[in-house]
Amino acid sequence: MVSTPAPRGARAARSGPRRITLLGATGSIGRSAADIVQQQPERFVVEAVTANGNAEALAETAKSLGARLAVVADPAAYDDLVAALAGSGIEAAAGAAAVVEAAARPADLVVAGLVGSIGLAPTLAAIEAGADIALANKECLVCAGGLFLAAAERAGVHILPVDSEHNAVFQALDAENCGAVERIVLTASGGPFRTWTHEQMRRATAAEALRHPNWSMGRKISIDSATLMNKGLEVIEAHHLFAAPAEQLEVLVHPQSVVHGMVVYADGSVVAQLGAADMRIPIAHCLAWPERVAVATPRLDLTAVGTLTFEKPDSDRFPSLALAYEALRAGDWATTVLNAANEVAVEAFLDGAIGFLDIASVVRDGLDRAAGARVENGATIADTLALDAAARRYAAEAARRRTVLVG
Ligand SMILES: NC(=O)C1=CN([C@@H]2O[C@H](COP(=O)(O)OP(=O)(O)OC[C@H]3O[C@@H](n4cnc5c(N)ncnc54)[C@H](OP(=O)(O)O)[C@@H]3O)[C@@H](O)[C@H]2O)C=CC1
Ligand SMILES: CC(=O)[C@@H](O)[C@H](O)COP(=O)(O)O
Ligand SMILES: [Mn+2]
Repeated sequence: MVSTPAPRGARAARSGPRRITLLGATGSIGRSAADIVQQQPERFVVEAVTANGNAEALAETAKSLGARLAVVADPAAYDDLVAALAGSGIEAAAGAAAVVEAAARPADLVVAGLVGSIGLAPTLAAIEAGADIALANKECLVCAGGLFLAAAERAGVHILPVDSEHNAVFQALDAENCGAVERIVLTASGGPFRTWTHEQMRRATAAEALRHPNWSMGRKISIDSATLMNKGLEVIEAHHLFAAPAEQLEVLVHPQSVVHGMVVYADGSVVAQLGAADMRIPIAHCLAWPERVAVATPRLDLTAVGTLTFEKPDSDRFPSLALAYEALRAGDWATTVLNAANEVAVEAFLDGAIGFLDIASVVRDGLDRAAGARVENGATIADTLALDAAARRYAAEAARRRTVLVG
């Protein structure tokens, strides 16, 4: 039976400001979260902010939010961070272990805004330290969904979905009638190549693939949107968040990105969440949940939008979505491999080493090779990360073979 990741009333009513940590504070999600926090200084206080190497931007964010601690994952950025924080009284640290320690500092809510399975260790540390998670970093669930949610249950914390489609479903899901849910529908914009031919996509450049029609996002998710792998990752994410089998999860292409997700009930009712294409809206929902907060975000003007359209995804031109359904049906090992291979393939495409259509081929090769090696579901996070590492090696080799073909 479908379920909600956080039943209403599960979090005590707010008493005093909520302590927040932002992982990936300099990224697209991190900046949107910082904007919401800044709009409600009496509601939120900031414990820690983290980034990779973007020391100056991180220091600015830390100062404007009044954070206690700022951490860069890249040790080479430490001196710049210390210099940029001079005189502020904000503590500085560097290194991957320091990011994990920052995530584990006492907080009510940690915004998981890292990109890729690299976010797994710090987000798990936050869970184990007892913080609720506002989860944008969907790769945590695609890489290790079962173990991740088991850790959350053990710690008694909530995973609040930031991803716009999942946040929409979270809002549309009636916790008392989960048994009457027939289907969950995630919408997809279709990405920048929705109307492109196969031949046009074969020659697509990174700059073209990064030009999302509706959302302003980081580079990795923008490429995932262009291949429709983003929607595939989101189907797996929804499977974990809402305990829904693949058969209950549907994707509809909706080029306007106004309806973000829908729940279809057994009586024929369809409950949808709509909003402007701005991540500050679902982030504000998660930060204030179970309350609602008044924030300055773009308002949806349906008369300006005029027409809402929906179409079936084209699995011939966009094979990545079908690959994700296949992995979901195959088991946890396969979604771990799918995610890792996709991360490698996207990076290779952004580096100009492989073509756009090669991304799905590299993921296909990674899944086939892992199946041939009879890999098993990870029983622990360490096993899962070992499988993630093996899949990265398979995918890197597959990408190198494609580079030779392309070059
Ligand atoms: N952007 C969006 O609108 C949406 C994003 N998501 C998901 O949210 C997550 C974040 O996406 P997005 O904000 O677009 O990504 P960005 O690339 O914009 O930001 C990534 C953040 O992570 C930091 N980072 C990168 N690598 C490391 C590392 N090795 N160690 C520590 N920190 C690191 C970056 O720091 P630095 O700046 O120093 O490089 C930056 O702060 C992804 O999983 C994405 O799929 C989901 C829905 C919508
Ligand atoms: C904003 C958000 O949640 C993204 O995941 C978005 O959905 C990407 O757009 P696509 O629908 O094109 O994948
Ligand atoms: Mn999304």
